[in-house]
Amino acid sequence: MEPILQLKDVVKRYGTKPALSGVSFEVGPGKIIGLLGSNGSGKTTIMKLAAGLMQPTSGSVAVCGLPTGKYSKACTAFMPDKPLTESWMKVRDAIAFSRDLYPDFDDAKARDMLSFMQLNPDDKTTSLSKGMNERLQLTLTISRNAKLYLLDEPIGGVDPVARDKILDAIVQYYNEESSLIISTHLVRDIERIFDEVLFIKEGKVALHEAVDDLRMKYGKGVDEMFKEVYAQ
Ligand SMILES: Nc1ncnc2c1ncn2[C@@H]1O[C@H](COP(=O)(O)OP(=O)(O)OP(=O)(O)O)[C@@H](O)[C@H]1O
Repeated sequence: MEPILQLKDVVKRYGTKPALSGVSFEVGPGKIIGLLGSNGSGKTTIMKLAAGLMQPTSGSVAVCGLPTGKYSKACTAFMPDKPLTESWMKVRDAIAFSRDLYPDFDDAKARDMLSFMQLNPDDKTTSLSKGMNERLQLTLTISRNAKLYLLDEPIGGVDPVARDKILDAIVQYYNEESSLIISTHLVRDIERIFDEVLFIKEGKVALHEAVDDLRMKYGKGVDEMFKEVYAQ
């Protein structure tokens, strides 16, 4: 089966500063991947490369078999770690903007998600709290019927009680034949939805395993394994 996302020997430098060195991995369809690592390890850089927002210094990045570019952007839904909405927008304007921009935007899904996320279409986006803004960005991203979903630190501002419900919504609403990559520091809170984990350490892949294999091979859960790898 063709991978949804494939990185081959990817090197990325910002000027002379190396961010990724020799990163290779594949993500198959129908998988939820936890992209984990300490500060500055290279997670956002991987997200931006996969989203086609920048190109690698060397190596290749492909989505659905094609190099990242116009086609891949059309089938990739990216939620960055900073809001994408403009200051004049109400929630309904942000929805309309995404609908106009993306042919795969699913209005019915957006309506369901808005109500699930307890977002009022008449609220100004500038009046939303950090957590409510994350709910809006998630709604905009997951309402697309994309092949690849990229969520960079999606629920850091959401209160712990709501986190579980929002995770359930992500799993319920994303397109199941596609792949979903979530970068996060909230390993313990989110690990239950991961099929696979990818640990990035100092710009390299330190571990890429199915969560079930992790338990079988090492007898450890994701959080425990994470602490072990990053303590070294
Ligand atoms: N625009 C940039 N210019 C120069 N260096 C950058 C730039 N963006 C990232 N870097 C550097 O690249 C490395 C990887 O950064 P990246 O943002 O990908 O890490 P991260 O794992 O997402 O970190 P965090 O968990 O803190 O968000 C870091 O050393 C960072 O300082």
